[in-house]
Amino acid sequence: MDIEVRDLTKSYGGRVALRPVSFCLPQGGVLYVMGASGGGKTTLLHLMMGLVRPDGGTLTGLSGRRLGAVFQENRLCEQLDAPENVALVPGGDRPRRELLGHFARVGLTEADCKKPVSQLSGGQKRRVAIVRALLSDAEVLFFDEPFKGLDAETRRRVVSYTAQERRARSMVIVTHDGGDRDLLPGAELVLSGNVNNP
Ligand SMILES: Nc1ncnc2c1ncn2[C@@H]1O[C@H](COP(=O)(O)OP(=O)(O)OP(=O)(O)O)[C@@H](O)[C@H]1O
Repeated sequence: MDIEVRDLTKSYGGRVALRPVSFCLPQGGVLYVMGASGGGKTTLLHLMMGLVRPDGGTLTGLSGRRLGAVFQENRLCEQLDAPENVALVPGGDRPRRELLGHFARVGLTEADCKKPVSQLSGGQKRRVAIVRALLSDAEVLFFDEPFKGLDAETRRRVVSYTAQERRARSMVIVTHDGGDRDLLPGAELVLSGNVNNP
């Protein structure tokens, strides 16, 4: 199903977080959301996910659909290990051996997978969040600066893993500098800066 956004807008306490924005994301398409810091990229993602209520505008094609996300702050269960984090989401409850195979593809060893996530590095946690989103049964995926902070070689592996495991699902990717656009062919939406904080 296509996703259509018309004149979606959001302010916090009279300060504009997202200027009116409109676009159509065709079924199976990829949209890169770009723009300066504070331009409303994360706000747009949260509005599309139904986590924040818009002040105006309409959203169609998302209601009742299964959504998956890589949040800026990962939102992992820190006391659980990587496979246990994946097993918690619908679609992720697979044999541990299979999950270890997925983690190996993004450079996480069996030893890494035995540790509680709280003991992993920032880049390792990021990869757990990415694998969890991709193995979920979500129909639409929202990734907020997913590859930030990964070294070049790891990034290449994770990008290739993402391209393989997306399985033609619609995807919205926030990218600060447009640097992730080599991931998959997709449309671009550039949000202009905050009107109150130019
Ligand atoms: N919950 C909130 N309460 C008040 N203001 C908010 C809230 N969330 C976002 N804002 C403000 O809305 C504006 C847009 O924020 P948002 O996080 O969407 O920008 P962004 O483009 O994702 O920025 P960055 O690239 O720095 O992550 C900012 O001025 C921010 O301070």
